[in-house]
Amino acid sequence: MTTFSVKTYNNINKIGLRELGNAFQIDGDHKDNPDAYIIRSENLHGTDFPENLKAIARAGAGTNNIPIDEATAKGIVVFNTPGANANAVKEAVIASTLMSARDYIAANEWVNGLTGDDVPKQVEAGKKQFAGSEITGKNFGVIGLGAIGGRIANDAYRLGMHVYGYDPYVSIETAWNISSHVRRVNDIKDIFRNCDYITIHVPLTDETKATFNREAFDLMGKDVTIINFARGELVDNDALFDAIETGVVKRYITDFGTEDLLNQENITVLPHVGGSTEEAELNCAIMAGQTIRRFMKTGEIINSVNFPNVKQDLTSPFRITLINSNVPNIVARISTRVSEAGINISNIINRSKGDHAYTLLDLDESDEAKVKALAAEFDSSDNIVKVRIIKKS
Ligand SMILES: NC(=O)c1ccc[n+]([C@@H]2O[C@H](COP(=O)([O-])OP(=O)(O)OC[C@H]3O[C@@H](n4cnc5c(N)ncnc54)[C@H](O)[C@@H]3O)[C@@H](O)[C@H]2O)c1
Ligand SMILES: O=C(O)[C@H](O)COP(=O)(O)O
Repeated sequence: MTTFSVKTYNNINKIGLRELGNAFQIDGDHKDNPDAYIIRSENLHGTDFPENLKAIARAGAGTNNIPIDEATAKGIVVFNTPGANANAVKEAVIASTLMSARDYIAANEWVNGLTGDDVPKQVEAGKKQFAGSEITGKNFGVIGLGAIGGRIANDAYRLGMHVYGYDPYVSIETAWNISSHVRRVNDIKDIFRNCDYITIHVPLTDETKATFNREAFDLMGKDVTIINFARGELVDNDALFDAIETGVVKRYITDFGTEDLLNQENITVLPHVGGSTEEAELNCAIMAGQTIRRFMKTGEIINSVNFPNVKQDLTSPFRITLINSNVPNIVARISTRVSEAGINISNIINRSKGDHAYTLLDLDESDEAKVKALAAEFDSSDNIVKVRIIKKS
């Protein structure tokens, strides 16, 4: 049986990893030069990719910890696990919304500091400082209506809030699941101007970095709660501190701690635990395991962030997979080479994404030596980045 090697980083759920099956060795002898990585938040920027690496599965949503362009140029397919931890983050955000309304953390700290036989009396005398507000009827803004934001928007509406959503790139599939009661706005400024609570669920990109900047805070009213379980860099912290000082922001709740945010009265920092539930960690590991297994055994790509989805049943004795530059006429050149090798193509599929493309080339040929010679020829050709041979099992 072919054995593939996988190196894991961070705490990947072991039960989920069973999805890889028997043909995979996990963190074994080849872990320094594996076929695939399964990772969570490990920062791969500034690290070298091992020669043999073909795939990286991010057991989670955000892939900003992976140098995607570098991986693409080297023909390494990067996957994530869309939606696998979305419910966990949704619950964390709903809890944060309620905690901001009632400030239970400060209330609990205050009660714990009381002493003496008359604690009940002190409680009744002092509780007025912790009178909160209710979320029902308040305006709630969701920036990013994907797997997480869409779920939150629906549940905030069910909790009686007036929900505004902003996402210029929302997929049709996701949009179908969003309640018609969520008011979609085309200008993010409408979220800043109207909402008492604003939560953000977008990937960190050059476009989204510092979404919460001075201009954004200047548009807000008073006592706004900002919830950030997406990435720390989406908020300009200096602008945030000024917005807290002037009463624009009542509370900032974030999953991403930096030293300047710690131990501040109006800021609650959590240790990046939005997706850290038993259920979400299992879901992510299962999906990552299934994705890597499928890619290594069949060459099919599902849920990649840098290559297109490509599915095709393997019915021929051999398949060659090619990662190639997206240049004109390449499919014709590939087909010509195959026919020059005297091999018949039983199926070919080529899909592109940006500067690169992926080809599955199924061959009506049982002679392994002939297939290997053809693959070697592709390997030394211009515009072909990575070549693999897959034998039908
Ligand atoms: N705290 C945690 O543990 C945790 C867990 C999961 C995800 N995350 C973070 O949350 C992010 C979102 O996760 P998701 O699962 O919802 O991803 P997703 O891909 O399902 O949704 C992201 C949404 O953001 C939208 N978007 C992109 N650019 C935008 C922009 N400029 N303005 C508005 N919307 C924009 C997209 O159209 C998409 O609908 C991840 O990228 C990750 O950084 C954090
Ligand atoms: O993008 C994600 O999925 C989250 O930030 C979760 O990160 P983690 O896997 O390190 O908990």
